Amino acid sequence: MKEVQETAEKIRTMEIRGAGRIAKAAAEVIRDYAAGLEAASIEEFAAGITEVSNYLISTRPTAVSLPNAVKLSSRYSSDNVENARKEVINNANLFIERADKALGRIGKIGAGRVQDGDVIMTHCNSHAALSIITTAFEDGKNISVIATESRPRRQGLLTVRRLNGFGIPTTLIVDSAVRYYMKDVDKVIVGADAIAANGALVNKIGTSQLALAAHEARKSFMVAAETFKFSPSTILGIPIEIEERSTDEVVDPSVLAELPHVQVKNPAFDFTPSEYIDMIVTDIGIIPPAMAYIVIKEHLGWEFEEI
Ligand SMILES: O=P(O)(O)OC[C@H]1O[C@H](OP(=O)(O)O)[C@H](O)[C@@H]1O
Repeated sequence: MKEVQETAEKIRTMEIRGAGRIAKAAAEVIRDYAAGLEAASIEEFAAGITEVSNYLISTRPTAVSLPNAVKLSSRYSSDNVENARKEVINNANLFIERADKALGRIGKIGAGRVQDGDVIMTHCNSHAALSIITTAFEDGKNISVIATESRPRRQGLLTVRRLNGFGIPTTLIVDSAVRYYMKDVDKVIVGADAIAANGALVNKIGTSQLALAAHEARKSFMVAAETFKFSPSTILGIPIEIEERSTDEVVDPSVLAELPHVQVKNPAFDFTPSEYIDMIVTDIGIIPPAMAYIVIKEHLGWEFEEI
């Protein structure tokens, strides 16, 4: 349980972050927990797995990759403890392998849509979006990137560091400069924390302003998302919860203490409606947002089994 608590804490504090990374970390820790779980009966085994699953899921509410990873990893059908244990270990390993492969496939497929000479704008720090950008560059395309700072956690700095490592010409801008620079952009590529059944995107706060500015300037808006970022529960009418993080991330508490009439809000994500999205690059190919329902049904359809 100690390892589970440590991983959960790292996810909560964002030491482990990025929707895909969170999912992989959860799968790894469930696998290790199942491997060492002492259970005299299948009921005890089930209770342990359920407790750990719920605990991990509670760390961050928005990235659907987390509950999807937990669900895919912790499945078993046997009523024998040793066999159930093997099933969980195997399912978690399969998920991890699939997640790694997905990033490579998204990179390859998405890079096909990047043209030589493209200026690409990206937001926050998405491993999936970066996979497309770096693959296109390694394919020999002469591209450059405009990366937003992504307040308040400034994950844009991680992005520019990574792009710099590849030698990709990159410009760092503050979030409020997005519309000012959109005229210079050919396409926007962002990641996803969740995609709803109606094709709406949930991603880092500010993503919808990139989409709006891209729409206004008639620039293409591309989302890079593994199939495990699609949200099955949205089919059942359960909305995606937007994480509200500590106000300390926005303003120093000592400053706020002197301002009794001021409140601070810190939503970590926003919604981008599907009409602003040109395509979603997934590990099973490029799809229009209207196909989100099919992806959920064919790749993650357990909610239907449970009804
Ligand atoms: O899975 P990958 O593509 O890496 O990232 C997907 C998204 O996860 C991040 O969330 P946070 O920084 O963990 O809050 C960003 O919103 C990013 O676009």
